[in-house]
Amino acid sequence: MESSTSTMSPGSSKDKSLATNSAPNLSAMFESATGARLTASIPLIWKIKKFFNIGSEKSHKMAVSEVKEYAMNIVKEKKQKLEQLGEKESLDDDLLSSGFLTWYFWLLSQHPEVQSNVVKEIKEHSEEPAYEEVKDLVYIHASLCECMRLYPPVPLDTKEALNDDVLPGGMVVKKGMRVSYFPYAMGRLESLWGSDWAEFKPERWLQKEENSKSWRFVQRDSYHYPVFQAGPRICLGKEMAFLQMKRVVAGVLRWCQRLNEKLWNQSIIFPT
Ligand code: HEM
Repeated sequence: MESSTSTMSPGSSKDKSLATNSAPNLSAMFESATGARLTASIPLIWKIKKFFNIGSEKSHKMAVSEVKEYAMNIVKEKKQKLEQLGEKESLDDDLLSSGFLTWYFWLLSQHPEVQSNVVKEIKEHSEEPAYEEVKDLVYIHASLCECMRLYPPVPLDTKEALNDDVLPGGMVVKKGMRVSYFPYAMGRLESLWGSDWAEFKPERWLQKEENSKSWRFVQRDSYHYPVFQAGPRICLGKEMAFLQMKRVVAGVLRWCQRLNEKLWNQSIIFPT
């Protein structure tokens, strides 16, 4: 994403088309849009502030509408481009995968050894890998899973009980109660991932085949890794998401590699 030194405070009337070309204050607005509710411990307080549109709820509302407008401009622009090309495509779920890829490329920039394994795997496959070939990109698959463990695109999810119920662990849930699960915290639990839970290690998802010495992906229980939810309401687009993400990763890194070879004739350099 291109960055800019220009500023646009929430609610400013600066040229709205700017939003599609640059990301002024976006991270600050995003932080404000997501942070307030996650850290609010007493719902009654933010509900009152929301009702009167005051304090943190007022700035929260402005930040949400700025982020929404920024995202909608990108979606609108992309839809227009697709229409011009005569293509029809849904973009809604793509936003989850594309937002997450920012974390992925950042993590690659911090871990050159993972980056070179990813590039090596890309080079071993054709430029436009077909479906079967994309499935073969096991190291990239593992690195994506590892990145989503640390930075899940849906970090917190809440459900409301339609009726009285009892959870498998014995906890009683009354009708109307809200129950949350927290993939962000679960991905960082030592009891689930070991003492090296803080490390970005795609290898924890891989096993070396005895004979061929190639990598094999080891699936984790989705109740331990509920990044796509688990059970009957698991994400229906999971496979599609991996397919898209792997193709984007391969495309972007090939492009960077070519660019770097042309400019400096050396391996990929990411800005840090
Ligand atoms: C990295 C990308 C993605 C992640 C992390 C993700 C995660 C999730 C999660 C956590 C849920 C459960 C939401 C809830 O019940 O509250 C969900 C549901 C769903 N997702 Fe995804 N998703 C991703 C991409 C996609 C894509 C690309 C598609 C479509 C092609 C898709 C289609 C769906 C559908 C249809 C459901 C509803 C399933 C149901 O309720 O039975 N997702 N996803």
